[in-house]
Amino acid sequence: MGEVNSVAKNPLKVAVAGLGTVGAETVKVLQKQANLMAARYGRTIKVVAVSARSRRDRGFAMEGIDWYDDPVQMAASADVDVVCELIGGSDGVAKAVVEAALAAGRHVVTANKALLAHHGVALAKTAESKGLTLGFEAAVAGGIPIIKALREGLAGNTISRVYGIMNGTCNYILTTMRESGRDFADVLADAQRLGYAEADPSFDVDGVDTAHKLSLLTSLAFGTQVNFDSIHIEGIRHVSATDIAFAEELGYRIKLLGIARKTASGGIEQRVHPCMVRKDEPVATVEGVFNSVVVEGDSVGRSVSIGRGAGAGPTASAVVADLIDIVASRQTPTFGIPADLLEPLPVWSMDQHVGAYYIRLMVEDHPGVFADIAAALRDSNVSMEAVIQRGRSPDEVVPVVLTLHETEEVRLNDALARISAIAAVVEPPRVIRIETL
Ligand SMILES: NC(=O)c1ccc[n+]([C@@H]2O[C@H](COP(=O)([O-])OP(=O)(O)OC[C@H]3O[C@@H](n4cnc5c(N)ncnc54)[C@H](O)[C@@H]3O)[C@@H](O)[C@H]2O)c1
Ligand SMILES: N[C@@H](CCO)C(=O)O
Ligand code: NA
Repeated sequence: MGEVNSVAKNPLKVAVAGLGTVGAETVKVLQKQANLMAARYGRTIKVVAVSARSRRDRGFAMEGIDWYDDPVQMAASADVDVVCELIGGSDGVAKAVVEAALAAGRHVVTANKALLAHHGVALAKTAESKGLTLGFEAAVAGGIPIIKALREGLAGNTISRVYGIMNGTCNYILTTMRESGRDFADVLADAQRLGYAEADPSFDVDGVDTAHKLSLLTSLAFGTQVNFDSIHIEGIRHVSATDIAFAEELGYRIKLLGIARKTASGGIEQRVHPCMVRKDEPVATVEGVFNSVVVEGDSVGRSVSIGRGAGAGPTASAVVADLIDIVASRQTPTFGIPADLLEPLPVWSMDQHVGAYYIRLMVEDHPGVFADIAAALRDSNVSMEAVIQRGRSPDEVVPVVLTLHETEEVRLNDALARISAIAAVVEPPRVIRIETL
């Protein structure tokens, strides 16, 4: 222990901005693991400054830790090596904290995917120009070390596709709705209570959080500049218990996936939307708050990672991993290659997407309606794979489910416009893409 005590005199000094779910747990993990760090890396990692909105007991010892009311002032002036930004938000105080820390020559570790999705390349350029680390393992898929995997472990591959379940809140909601039949709003409240949801949970359920994360994985996988604005985004608000039950019957699970893929023409398709995936696919079996990221590379083939994607422990685990890279003097460019060398992303529009589809219609059940639907598909040159119709009583509104063979999305949209115009179709069609993985 003598050696541990001597290295403890020269700790890596850390400031933590934000002491919510992630920030408070990060301090606790660092305090708990101090001896382990010293033994493994020859130095401890010590939190010496913190800042949050309110000054209250958060379950860790404040001895030796300075309190700052203003996190930006802390980032600029505290005597630290690293600033952890665990506040959140794509602009405002979080961005000011990161900029102040880099300007003052401190490494930065952040869990903030929103900030990096919008300003990641500029911040990476600043950090790299000063020889500083900008670590963000906690920002994508929580405790799964997917940033390190793409940046280092899989770096020898040409990657063709990266996809996965990247929002714990949505996966928790979809799983719980299927297993218990409970309401969307009720299950979302659970996810908020468990510390999974974003400050604004619409970011989770509307697919924005998944898109923030996907934009970062795309950059790492394909060597392109982060391009959040070109992502096609749909969330899970419209996924109903009826659709979940039909998916089950058809042999699928519904998952909110983020998918980035290099197309044959050299574009990069980036999309986030609910998908029906066959029940025997690895991602279909990933339930609750767990995330899964699948990377397809030319040498490695398919590599599947699974782990908890949100919550205090898993996220703090990832923040600490970035701090360990700093204490161990392991430094790689933020997005795998120097930020100055990242290519602009060749954008690919969703109209060009080709895939299979599930369509659920609510129709008045009287003679001739189905013939009208079939005619609409024929006129749009779209080919039907299967149909399920329920209910028998005349003029009752019943669900009709169609699955379509692979077709271009423009043709699907044409067919949907024709179907919506049929008087007996009483609700807008619900569409879920069937994803072949
Ligand atoms: N909760 C998760 O599971 C999770 C997982 C991965 C990433 N993240 C990301 O981690 C970050 C933090 O998330 P969280 O869940 O811990 O949030 P949180 O709301 O629990 O905590 C935010 C903290 O920031 C502090 N804060 C807010 N504004 C401040 C200001 N102006 N000055 C000083 N402090 C301020 C708050 O007091 C609070 O302590 C976000 O970027 C989030 O996207 C969260
Ligand atoms: N709100 C996010 C936190 C993890 O980034 C989620 O539910 O996955
Ligand atoms: Na991660």
